[in-house]
Amino acid sequence: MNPSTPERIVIATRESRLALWQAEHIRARLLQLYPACQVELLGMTTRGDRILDRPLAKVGGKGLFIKELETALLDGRADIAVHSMKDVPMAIEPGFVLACISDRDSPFDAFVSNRYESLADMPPGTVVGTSSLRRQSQICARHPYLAVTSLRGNLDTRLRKLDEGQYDAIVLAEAGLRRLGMDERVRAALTAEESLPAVGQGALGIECREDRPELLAWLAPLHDASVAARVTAERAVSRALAGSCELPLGAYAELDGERLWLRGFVALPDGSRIARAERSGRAGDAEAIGLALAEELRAQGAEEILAALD
Ligand SMILES: NCc1[nH]cc(CCC(=O)O)c1CC(=O)O
Repeated sequence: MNPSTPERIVIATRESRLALWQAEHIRARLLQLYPACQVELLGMTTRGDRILDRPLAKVGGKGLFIKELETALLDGRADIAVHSMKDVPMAIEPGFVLACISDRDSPFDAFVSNRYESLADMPPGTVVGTSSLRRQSQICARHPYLAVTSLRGNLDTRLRKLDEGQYDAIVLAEAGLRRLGMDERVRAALTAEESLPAVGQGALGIECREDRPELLAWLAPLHDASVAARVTAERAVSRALAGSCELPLGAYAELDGERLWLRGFVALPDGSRIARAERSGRAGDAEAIGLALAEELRAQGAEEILAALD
């Protein structure tokens, strides 16, 4: 037996079509690296998948989607969990690590409608559905005459609700639509100016137990240092400001060679107040740039906004 290549890796995954796509994607990449390895998926339902009738912010936020997966890693039923980085809490549970931050598809939000070409095209009073306070706050700020309402459920559910006419348009992550081959649904990708993306949106992360050094070594080739620098800066903003609960907060980093440019905002859900800031620096200082940006947001009034949200 050659200990330097894996024989079997089990991936714990949620069972939504998007989660399964992401797990299959990592499975394919692992098979490319280790053709002799048996890579299996273990599908699981999480609390976040079961609670569909309330906004996520009200039921405990991001951790809801990963606790059951971590339990499977603890039990040894699975070796790794594949996550959308957007859904990974800012503090990883003790005993676990993000073994790598992998590919990033589109980080942007997408405008989807059967009736209108863009948000600007929508008449006053028409209804936009979105699942996040971040999207809601930005849409309300730019288009105060639209009716922005909550929209939960996996991608297929959200699109069905749109098609049934419960909403005139919806805004959701472009990456999810692209992964499921529904690019043609995207009427317009919203620019970072129109809708600053969520921390980590579009990027994949792989979690495992920290006491699995051989597994960490096997996963290392899937790490993408550029994506990781961007996501590290974005996550630092959220960690410095937010703690655990879901906030109307966005942070988005771009890389130009070694230069990292980070933008962020915190808002009230109705968009009536928004603190914005930007920072740039060396990619190697990603974490520090994120923390500095969070400080600047505080100086711009983020503190009062956060206090109002409590
Ligand atoms: N919150 C759910 C979720 N988690 C990851 C994605 C999309 C894919 C990604 O961001 O990687 C979505 C759907 C959405 O926000 O519309």
